[in-house]
Amino acid sequence: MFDKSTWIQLPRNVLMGHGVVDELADAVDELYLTGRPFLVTSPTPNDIAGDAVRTQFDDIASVTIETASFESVERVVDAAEAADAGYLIALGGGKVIDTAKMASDSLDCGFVSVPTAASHDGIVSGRSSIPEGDTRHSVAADPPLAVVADTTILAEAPWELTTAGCADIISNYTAVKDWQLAHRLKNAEYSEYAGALSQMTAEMLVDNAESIKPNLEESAWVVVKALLSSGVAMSIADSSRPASGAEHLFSHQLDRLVPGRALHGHQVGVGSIVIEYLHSGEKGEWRDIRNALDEVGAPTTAAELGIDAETVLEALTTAHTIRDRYTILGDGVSEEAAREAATFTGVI
Ligand SMILES: NC(=O)c1ccc[n+]([C@@H]2O[C@H](COP(=O)([O-])OP(=O)(O)OC[C@H]3O[C@@H](n4cnc5c(N)ncnc54)[C@H](O)[C@@H]3O)[C@@H](O)[C@H]2O)c1
Ligand SMILES: O=P(O)(O)OC[C@@H](O)CO
Ligand SMILES: [Zn+2]
Repeated sequence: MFDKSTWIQLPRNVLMGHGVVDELADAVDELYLTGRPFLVTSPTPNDIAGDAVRTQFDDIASVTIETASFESVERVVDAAEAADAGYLIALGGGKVIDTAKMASDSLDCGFVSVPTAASHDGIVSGRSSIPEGDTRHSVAADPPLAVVADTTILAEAPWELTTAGCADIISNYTAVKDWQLAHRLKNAEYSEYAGALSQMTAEMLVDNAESIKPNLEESAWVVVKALLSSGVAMSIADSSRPASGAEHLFSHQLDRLVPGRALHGHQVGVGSIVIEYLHSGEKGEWRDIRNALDEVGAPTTAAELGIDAETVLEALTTAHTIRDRYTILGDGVSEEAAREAATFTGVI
């Protein structure tokens, strides 16, 4: 008997391009939402586009947060309840979007994602990462009802944020390899569609790498399309598996060991070089990953991340413990193996 079923949650409206932040209210109108809009943002995104959002709504309330934490989620929930909010608008980087995503789950209301940086593929995903205890990885959450990604804003953001987004996408190569490995060895559920979409997204970004340059709106367009596509792959899989393998475990461990040292995308990119070496050895595609990162201007070494060699080795040798997700790290790599991989690839 056929008894499979799936529920894929995706945004209803995705607007991207030049000046689309000014169409935010139109995109919201299309969603037939009721109640008061409530803006969740952080100081810099608020300075950049807070007024552009506020002028479009008569009765908007807002809160500014500084970090992604359960305290921030609670603050948003309390403020939104006090303001009798009907829905949330998240304006900012990954931390703001993740906080609003988690808060909208608690409030049982929808939210709209307005990224100010093309720095991560959570802008559209049904995942939220809020650090809790030793946990750094994402958990399931409803995706945004709409995404409004203004390439004018994204192109003016610091270039490193865009290179972080590129690296988050390039890391899909090893994420998909890990997922396939877990499928073969541990019978982990694998989606051909989500795996193929994630891999193709990384390939298309790498094929366009030479056109990804600072201060070019076209570059923001290329990167944000890839981020959307990667987020959709996660929604199809109902898991972050298509975009998160051992390179993400490595990054989550770095977030515990040296919090705030480097951007998420940059960490997973460097992790991806080492993880590809562990997958396929000397002759594997780790040079292609390193070259792709290099071409878009993302870090390829621990030094460029501002992280010392010993911390990298600690993260590599302990990353397997942080989540029940089988990867090439298996039950853990030895320090010698980690050192060999990180040294051979020039990461340390
Ligand atoms: N939920 C998911 O599926 C998912 C996917 C990938 C990453 N993430 C999470 O997202 C976070 C990383 O996001 P991030 O790299 O955007 O970090 P972030 O949100 O901390 O933003 C980095 C900095 O950039 C600033 N910024 C944002 N837009 C700007 C602009 N236009 N101009 C100037 N400064 C600007 C922010 O204020 C912040 O200080 C991590 O916590 C990661 O775990 C989640
Ligand atoms: O589930 P995690 O490992 O947090 O991954 C989510 C996202 O960072 C994928 O790019
Ligand atoms: Zn990521």
